[in-house]
Amino acid sequence: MIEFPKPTVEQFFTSYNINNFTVSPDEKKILFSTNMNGKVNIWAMDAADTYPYLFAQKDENTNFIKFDPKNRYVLAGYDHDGDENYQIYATGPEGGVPKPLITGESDEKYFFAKLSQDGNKIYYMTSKGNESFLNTEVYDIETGEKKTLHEGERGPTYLVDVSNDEKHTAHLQLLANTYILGFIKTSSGFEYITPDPDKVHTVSGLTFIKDDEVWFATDYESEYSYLAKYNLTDKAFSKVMDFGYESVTEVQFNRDANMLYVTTEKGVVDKLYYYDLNHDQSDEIILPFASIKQLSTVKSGDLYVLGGSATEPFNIWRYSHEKWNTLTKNRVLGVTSDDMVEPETIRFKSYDNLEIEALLFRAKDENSNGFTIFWPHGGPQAAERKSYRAMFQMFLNRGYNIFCPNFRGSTGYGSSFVKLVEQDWGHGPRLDNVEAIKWLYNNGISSPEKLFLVGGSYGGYMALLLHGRHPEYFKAVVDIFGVSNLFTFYDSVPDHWKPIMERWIGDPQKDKERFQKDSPITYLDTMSKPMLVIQGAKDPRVVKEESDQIVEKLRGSGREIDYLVLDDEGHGFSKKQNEIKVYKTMLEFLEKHQ
Ligand SMILES: CC(=O)N[C@@H](C)C(=O)N[C@@H](C)C(=O)N[C@@H](C)C(=O)O
Repeated sequence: MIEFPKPTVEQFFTSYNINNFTVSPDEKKILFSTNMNGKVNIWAMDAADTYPYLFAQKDENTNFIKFDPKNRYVLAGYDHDGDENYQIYATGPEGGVPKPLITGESDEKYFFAKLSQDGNKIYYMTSKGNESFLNTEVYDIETGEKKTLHEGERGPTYLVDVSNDEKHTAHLQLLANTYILGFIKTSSGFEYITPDPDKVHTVSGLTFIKDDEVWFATDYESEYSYLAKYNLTDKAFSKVMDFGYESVTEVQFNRDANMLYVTTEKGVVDKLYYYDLNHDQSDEIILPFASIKQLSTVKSGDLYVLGGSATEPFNIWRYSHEKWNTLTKNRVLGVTSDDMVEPETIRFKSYDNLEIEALLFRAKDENSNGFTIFWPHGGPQAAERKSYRAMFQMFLNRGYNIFCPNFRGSTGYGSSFVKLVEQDWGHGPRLDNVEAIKWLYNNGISSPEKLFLVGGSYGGYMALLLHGRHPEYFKAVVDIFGVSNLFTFYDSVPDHWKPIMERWIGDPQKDKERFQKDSPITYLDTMSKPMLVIQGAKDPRVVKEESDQIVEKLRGSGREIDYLVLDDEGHGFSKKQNEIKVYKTMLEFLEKHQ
């Protein structure tokens, strides 16, 4: 019998990101954005033969793709090297080189919102003239004319839907990640859709079901987001349905089928439901994957979903006649999900008895090297979930266990839990991470000589803070674009985050002492372990200055710090060569410090 070698670590570099997709109005073509040829571009698959081909080339990240309902053009939003200044470009129906359509100065943002039913009007938000709160404009494709529809105020404001008769528009106004109001603009003014806009709550998934009625998800006076509606004629808000301990994250309406699709999150997994408006009836649609990145409904009633799980990269799936089929085959070279590691979900009690959920990936016995990577996730109002990370499966293949606690502030555990990180970035969440480390030690999974600390963004901040305050727990540390100084971070975030900052982290003057106490840079003297810092030069969220200052200061005091800067990346690594460079550098660093 021929014996084949075990998968190598390089094989784990061969899956690709599928970021988003769109389906043509006749459902004959699917376009998706992927780094399949090394850089992010739009690829197409024709339903008839499903062979993927390059559709639009710009070698840049996209934040959306959209077909004109009459198939005259395709729109996409591109940034430049990860700077997140997305602007709107168009290509013809057969693709090509995208042409600027709604664009401006390189530091301006143009976020796509919606197309009119006939595809003649493009609704979008722009930072031009209103950097912090954004303005909503509409572009007429026939005349090329632009008109301002709404000037955002108090917080960044996003148009999310337009009624069928185009008389009303629905908007979200972000005052914090946990305080998002929904309102409808009418000819006579605007109306909030929840009873008391002064109460802190969120609205999402806002969609017009009728010209005078919107349905949406909200956690108004509740721990978990539920499905609700607001009627403009009756001025009535009401709950339609709740999903127990699951929070509604997205609501999609299929006008042709008069059907709603609702996604919910519960801890580390997503769920999907339909709600039949004709019969007032709802049920779960069982998913063949654990997490949903994007959901689209089409005229035929079929569903298209970008779904993945811990052991399967994100793929586009179609749900038709109660059956799921995967349309793309994004997989790791020669590796099946059986060769990968499915995480265990564990729970432990934190220092104040709060229950924390965590994912534990145990390297297979035949691969295990006895070391564990401790991974605090980014966000922080996000969570580590059962979705594919090539980096995790690569480390597992090399023998590392990985432990990911969903510390206080994570999403998926109710509204109070997610608020616990607000104005407390460095105390409660840090102590949850400390308890998580103790859990690893107490359960014989790791020890200070066998534990590495790796985190990105807020996770990088937590890695730096834990390094400074608890260096005795770790062998070495990797910080990927982590916040090192709350004062400079506060000043350097994108303009449209500024209205959110006070509720999120606090005020640098009023909370000066806490900012000092919770800034990793305060603990330089105790950052004694070997450290690798990785940063994208164009990162607009955690700017390069955050990494530069900690590296400079530590090097200045004689510490040896490895520093990898990627000149053409932002808050993430989208280009294949860069991703491989990052993974290899991390692997070599951890191996050197075992
Ligand atoms: C709605 C929104 O964009 N809010 C931002 C303030 C936000 O929460 N951004 C996070 C997703 C984010 O990018 N956080 C960084 C620090 C990270 O940890 O990734």
